[in-house]
Amino acid sequence: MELTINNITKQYGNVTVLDDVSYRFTPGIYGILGANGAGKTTLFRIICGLMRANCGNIQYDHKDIALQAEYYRSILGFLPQDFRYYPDFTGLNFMMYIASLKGLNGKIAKKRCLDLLIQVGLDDVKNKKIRKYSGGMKQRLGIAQAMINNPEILILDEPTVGLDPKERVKFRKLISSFASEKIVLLSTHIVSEIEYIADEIIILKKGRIENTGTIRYLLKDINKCVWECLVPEKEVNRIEQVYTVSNRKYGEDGVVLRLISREKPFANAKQVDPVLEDLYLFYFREGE
Ligand SMILES: Nc1ncnc2c1ncn2[C@@H]1O[C@H](COP(=O)(O)OP(=O)(O)OP(=O)(O)O)[C@@H](O)[C@H]1O
Repeated sequence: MELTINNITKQYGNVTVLDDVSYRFTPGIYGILGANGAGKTTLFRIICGLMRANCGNIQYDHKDIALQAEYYRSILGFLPQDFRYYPDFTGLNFMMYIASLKGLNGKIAKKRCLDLLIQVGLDDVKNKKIRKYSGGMKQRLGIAQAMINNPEILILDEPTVGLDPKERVKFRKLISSFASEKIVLLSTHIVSEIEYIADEIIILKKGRIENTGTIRYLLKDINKCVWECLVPEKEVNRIEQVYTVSNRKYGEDGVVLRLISREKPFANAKQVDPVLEDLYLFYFREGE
């Protein structure tokens, strides 16, 4: 199974938001990392066939998705960023409604809905109206509905927004157990989310793929470039003008800064192992 994005370019008016993006997805979990406005949602909408690109095409198993629209929809699950719920539906009724839209009916649909509601931890509130759900509960319902047809391709746009740490752990377990032999694409701003879950990361910057690979591979880029050093508090602002600083820790003797620099920044700087958050800052420096 493979999903290929071939030379996708998308413009809104005369602004290019995706610029000749190509990628080949095979089964696995892919994390799309990008700053606000990098083009993640636009890319997802095009992959889902909800929006047309100006140039390029998407192929599922070597055939344009536009030429197999009905079949493609049947193997696709999508959680959009601005997912709309019907507040007067109960969680279970909503799931049954989505199931029927996907062509699932009767006992099979009910069993699938109930199983998924258990998996996302909404079993005990399944008969409550959605208007009474918390943000995290609504988000979990959104994740459940995206999985209703046991999709081959699951696309989740910012799935962990509104989830508390415990819910995030559950989410990761759910996706990991679901993902074997499937293509899962997810976007998030929460770098640690991707660090735990994704097999491969795609860094999208200003509509172009800046880099891709496993975390280990990507971190090689900033190996020996992350430092910790103790500096006087009054120097912090000046240093932050010059270096990308990923953390400040205030102490009695001054401030320990974690910063990214190809050269050793100060005589007392100690090299530390890079983590994905350092890499994110390296790619998306403030203001970029
Ligand atoms: N319908 C639209 N018309 C015009 N510009 C748009 C439209 N939708 C998105 N944009 C612009 O396109 C760019 C990419 O937006 P997109 O939502 O794809 O990015 P994103 O990476 O998903 O951002 P975020 O993480 O903030 O959701 C942004 O600059 C956005 O303002």
